[in-house]
Amino acid sequence: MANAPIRLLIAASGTGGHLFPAIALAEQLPDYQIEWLGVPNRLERSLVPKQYPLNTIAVEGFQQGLGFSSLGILGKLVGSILQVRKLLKKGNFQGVFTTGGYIAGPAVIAARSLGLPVILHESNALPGKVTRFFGPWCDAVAVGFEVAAKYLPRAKTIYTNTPVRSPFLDSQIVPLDLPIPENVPLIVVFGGSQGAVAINKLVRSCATAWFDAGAWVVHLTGDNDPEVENLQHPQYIVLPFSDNMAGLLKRADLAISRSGAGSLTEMAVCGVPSILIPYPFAAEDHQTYNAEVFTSVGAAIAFKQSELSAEVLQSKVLYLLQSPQLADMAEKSKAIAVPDSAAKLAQLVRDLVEM
Ligand SMILES: CC(=O)N[C@H]1[C@@H](OP(=O)(O)OP(=O)(O)OC[C@H]2O[C@@H](n3ccc(=O)[nH]c3=O)[C@H](O)[C@@H]2O)O[C@H](CO)[C@@H](O)[C@@H]1O
Repeated sequence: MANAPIRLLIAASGTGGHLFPAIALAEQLPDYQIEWLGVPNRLERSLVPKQYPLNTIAVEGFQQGLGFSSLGILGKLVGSILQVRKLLKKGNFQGVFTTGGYIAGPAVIAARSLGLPVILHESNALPGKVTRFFGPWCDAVAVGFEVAAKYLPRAKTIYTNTPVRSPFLDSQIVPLDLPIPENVPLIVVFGGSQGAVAINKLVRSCATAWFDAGAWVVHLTGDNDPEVENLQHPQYIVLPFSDNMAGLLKRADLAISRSGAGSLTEMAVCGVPSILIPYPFAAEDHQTYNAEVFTSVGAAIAFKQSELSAEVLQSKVLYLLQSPQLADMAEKSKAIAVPDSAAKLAQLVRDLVEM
């Protein structure tokens, strides 16, 4: 009789940065039976059920200090641990994989209390608080950037880089359903999975000079920008979100972006040079740490949002478009990619769950 498939619970919730690496891992485990753990009202609701059964729990983060609302959250945490325990037992799961964030707390505690293996993947250069706290409880913490290990001295860390979804790894060009001529320079502007209104505003105020220099711009604005219609030009394509980031980044000559770990990893895999503007309000300024990994090897140029004017951005892009520095940055970006990250992470999961 053939062995029953391994059952794995993936706890990944919130934004693209937490969900896409987990989806990339799941793609590498086609022989596993995978179910998802998330919350009712985040991106997993629309992304996950197409492929995997989604189980939801109510869980939130603690704000500073312990007030009445924190006590309520603590109550929910205890409740969610019990829910996850029940799910793990009833579903006969053999292991848990998580990408950190609030969902990881109950998932790690519930799994450990049942003696199940837990693998956590942390994509940021400065690991999040949940990873720093729960990392030592996990059988392994896979890190997206080598530097992250130094913030996790008590965890069993292993460097795998961050997995990207399969279209990024296909050698074939993913066709772009956009009317962009073949030989024009393309700038892709995006602000993580949710868009960045501040970057949108800056780009709109300097893009005309880039069009005059022959460049085209694909601008992914997110859906919270009330001014998206303020710029219109034949060389300017504006979309709230793209489902074909692999196609776009493989075609891009330059990206202007936040420095979320997922975006950076994908830019490296596609060999895209970038201008990075870390999100200034990210927890513990972790996007600045991410950006440093890329600027320190010459793959990107970073600006603090508060110090970046439209004039500086405009002239930096014009300079790069006609400078050999752009090709050099592209090479350096490609050089730090780890295209087999998803396969490495999947092997780590197999080693620990099937032990
Ligand atoms: C504000 C904030 O705290 N953001 C965090 C969040 O980022 P967030 O989820 O915004 O960003 P990431 O840069 O990690 O990932 C963005 C993902 O969204 C995808 N995408 C984006 C735009 C689009 O139109 N289509 C599309 O598919 C990208 O291809 C990428 O896979 O989680 C990351 C991983 O923990 C962190 O590094 C980021 O700092």
